[in-house]
Amino acid sequence: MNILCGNNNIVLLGGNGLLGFELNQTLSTLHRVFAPSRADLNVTDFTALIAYLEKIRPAVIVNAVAWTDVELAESSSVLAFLLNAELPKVLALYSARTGARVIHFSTDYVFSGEGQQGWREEDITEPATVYGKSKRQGELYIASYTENYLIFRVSWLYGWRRSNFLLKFLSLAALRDKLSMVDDQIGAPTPAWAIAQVMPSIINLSTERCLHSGIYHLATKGKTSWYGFATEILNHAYLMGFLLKLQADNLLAITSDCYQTSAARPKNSMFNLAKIEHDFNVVLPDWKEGLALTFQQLLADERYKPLLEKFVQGRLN
Ligand SMILES: NC(=O)C1=CN([C@@H]2O[C@H](COP(=O)(O)OP(=O)(O)OC[C@H]3O[C@@H](n4cnc5c(N)ncnc54)[C@H](OP(=O)(O)O)[C@@H]3O)[C@@H](O)[C@H]2O)C=CC1
Ligand SMILES: Cc1cn([C@H]2C[C@H](O)[C@@H](COP(=O)(O)OP(=O)(O)O[C@H]3O[C@@H](C)C(=O)[C@@H](O)[C@H]3O)O2)c(=O)[nH]c1=O
Repeated sequence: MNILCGNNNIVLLGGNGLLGFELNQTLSTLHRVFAPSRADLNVTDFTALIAYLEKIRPAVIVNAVAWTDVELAESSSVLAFLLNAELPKVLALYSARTGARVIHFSTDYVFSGEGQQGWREEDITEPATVYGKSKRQGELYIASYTENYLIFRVSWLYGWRRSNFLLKFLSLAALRDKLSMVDDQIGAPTPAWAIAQVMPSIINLSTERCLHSGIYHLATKGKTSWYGFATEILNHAYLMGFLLKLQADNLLAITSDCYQTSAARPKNSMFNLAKIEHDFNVVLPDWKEGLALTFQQLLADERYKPLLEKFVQGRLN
């Protein structure tokens, strides 16, 4: 179905990333998706990027490129800002010139993490890390340079590809018989596939309802800590027969000050989801259900068979 006024072309940047890969699957069902790999197009070569966009003339640019290594960003701020702020700026300027819509992703790490309430879109941002600051700058550039954008702040993404908490934790649990996990940072772990699943209808609806621009919070329902998330991952892993050194009793809940990091993560990463529910009628599952479905995918999806075999044979390192 072509809902983009005759031009069905979408350029997806970062199509091999954790989220981008899933977006490529769902968007390709409705649109003609051009997803250049890094080898095809280094997006920090802005001249090459613009030339690529001029060639495809997309109705929509979906930007899933980012610098996502929160720790390393502290010592690589130039690169983090290049990808997370300057790239969105270039895309926004292109959008203003051509009318292409920019769909961009941001993060819970733009907030200070204070308080107990779910963050609303209009709440004051106060990022504490280079990653969070660079992502906020990207949001600001987009909002100031184009009138045709949607920014989705998502949180605690995970999946069976790339570097993310689910795979990181399982690899550690396979190797170590004792682990400490912070229990005072609260958020909503969100499978990348769940974000990708709702994007086609959001893009369609935003066009139909002329919802041209805005920031939206998008995550699973409910809340937990990293410790709570890890505990639930362990439950599923045991049920599926993963060979792990870590026994549940030896997963220890700790406070953030006992876990030294270069970048201080927010304590409260909860989103208020009322705006996206109202404007797009979008509700993601509860985080526990999202995790259960993700484990089911591991069993059901042929592509993950080698990974599943590694888990049950304890070859995770
Ligand atoms: N991961 C998370 O927990 C969260 C992520 N987000 C946001 O969601 C979005 C997607 O993140 P996520 O999927 O985790 O990101 P990933 O780190 O998994 O993927 C980033 C993508 O960017 C590509 N990329 C990086 N540099 C370049 C370059 N110079 N030229 C071309 N491509 C490049 C990578 O290419 P290659 O495949 O070649 O490496 C990769 O495909 C980001 O905006 C992020 O800030 C928000 C909250 C949580
Ligand atoms: C691996 C590990 C982490 N932790 C803590 C450190 C940190 O506070 C928390 C999460 O750790 P990670 O480094 O995996 O997560 P982190 O990279 O900070 O995850 C973030 O990524 C960026 C891209 C986002 O936008 C965020 O929404 C969020 O998903 O868990 C432990 O306490 N014990 C452990 O063994």
